[in-house]
Amino acid sequence: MNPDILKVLYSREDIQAINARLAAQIKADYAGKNPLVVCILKGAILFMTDLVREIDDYLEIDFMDVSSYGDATISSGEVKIIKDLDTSVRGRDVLIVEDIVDTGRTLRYLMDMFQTRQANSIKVCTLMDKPEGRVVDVSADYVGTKVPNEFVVGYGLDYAERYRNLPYIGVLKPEVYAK
Ligand SMILES: O=P(O)(O)OC[C@H]1O[C@H](OP(=O)(O)OP(=O)(O)O)[C@H](O)[C@@H]1O
Ligand code: HPA
Repeated sequence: MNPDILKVLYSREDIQAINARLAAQIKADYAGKNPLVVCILKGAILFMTDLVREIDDYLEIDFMDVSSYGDATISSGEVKIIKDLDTSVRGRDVLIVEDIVDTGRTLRYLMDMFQTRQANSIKVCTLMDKPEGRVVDVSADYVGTKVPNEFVVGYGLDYAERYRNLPYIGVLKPEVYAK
């Protein structure tokens, strides 16, 4: 295990089981709909690619890169668009795929934007939900698992761009970011 990890919360196998459950729900709910699956970079990249591989139906994927944490463990409060979608969401059934909903600011920002852009429907699938972190009232339609109010990394999630490649999700040792 990476020495900066305090404890593993979800193993590779745990994550696989969560993804299979979420994919089955999404497949049933979007049958015949060709949804636009929007991966929120960078954190959701591993999750989204594993999730869509579990769904053998028509869907399209696009990517949006937004950032509000930079190299910190606390949200700056400002959501910045680094890369916008290539696809128009107008009239589309949009499924936002996130790795984690913490303060809820990123999700609120995206949902408001897709609403303004006249999506037909907007739903959210998040691998993790951290309800104790919430400062904005927002919730996901599909939730993989709830996590405690600790800083988690791995499987796409970073601290200062590190740890995204870990195949598991773990709590980062506080001394790593308190230095
Ligand atoms: O609910 P919130 O408090 O807004 O936090 C959730 C967002 O924070 C992280 O992104 P980040 O801004 O760190 O960018 P990254 O995905 O590129 O690491 C994460 O991937 C979510 O998109
Ligand atoms: O706990 C977290 N870990 C990594 N990135 C995050 N972005 C919001 N919360 C987190």
